[in-house]
Formats: sequence, C-alpha cells, structure tokens
Amino acid sequence: MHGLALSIMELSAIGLGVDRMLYREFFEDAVSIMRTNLYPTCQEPNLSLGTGPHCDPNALTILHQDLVGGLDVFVDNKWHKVRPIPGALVINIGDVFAVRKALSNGIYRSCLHRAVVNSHKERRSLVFFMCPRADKLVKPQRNLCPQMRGHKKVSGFHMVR
Ligand SMILES: O=C(O)CCC(=O)C(=O)O
Ligand SMILES: [Fe+2]
Repeated sequence: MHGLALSIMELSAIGLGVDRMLYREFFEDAVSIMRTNLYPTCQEPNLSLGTGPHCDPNALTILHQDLVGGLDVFVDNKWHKVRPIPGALVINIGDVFAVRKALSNGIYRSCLHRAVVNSHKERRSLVFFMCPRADKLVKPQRNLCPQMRGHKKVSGFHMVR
C-alpha cells in the first residue's frame, strides 16, 4: 500500500509541475495508519451514520470497500454514492496534501465524505491513511505560492497525530 501511495504522490507531483521525487522525502519511511471499519446493520439507518462527514486529515487515503455500498462524497452541494466496483480502490486526497499552505497549496482539494449504514447488510472497509514523516515541515513549494511573492520564507506545519 505504501509503495502504491508513493507512486500516486509522484503522479500528483507531475500534475502540479513540481519535481516528481519531491514528496518522497516527506513520505519515505513515514509511519502511516491502516484501519478496518465495520458498519453493523441498523434498524433506523436514516437516524444514524457510520462515519460522519469529514475530510481526512492525512495526505492521501487508499480505501477498499466491500460490495455493500455506503461511502458518499459531497460534490456540487449534494451527497453522491461511490458505487463499489469489484477490485477497485478509492483514492482520496487529504488535508496535508490539499489545503492552502499545505503541499499543493490548495491546488488539489480534499473531498468531504461520509459512510452511511443500512438495515439489511453489514459493511466493511479497509483504509490506508498515508501520513508525512513527523519530522518534516509540511509546506508548499515556493512556485506553488504566487501569494508569497516577495516574502522571504514560506511557513509550514508538522502533522500532529
Ligand atoms: O468506510 C468508508 O467507506 C469510509 C471510511 C472513512 O472515511 C475513514 O475511515 O476515514
Ligand atoms: Fe475518511
């Protein structure tokens, strides 16, 4: 999973027009998180949520869901179902990569999502959260920061787990 996430980061760097190896130093040998989620059936699914609406706070998320369905994304002011496709992974970018002043300086966006439950079948997902190394300062490349022109230093932050 970590190797796949690193390759996706390389592609993302190419998309931003920065050195494709740039993000390797942030993520190589970093401690990431893997979690399994189990959503039991619920008699009143409309009154309950599996996971409430959120953006992932890490850099990149790789999610595998079973075929039950329940992941929703919020796009154009509405919730949309992410239909499970056998063998497919869902790739989500998180705040460390997406927000302003983070790695892409807001050029990439993190996506609000949630998981809903149903009354007939329990659901499982397996999620890999790629996090940056704790000792790395998260900040965008200077050329992604037109608003910083004329400033000496681009400030950054450390990811707190
Ligand atoms: O189980 C899902 O489909 C979503 C889980 C999720 O968003 C998370 O664990 O951050
Ligand atoms: Fe999430």
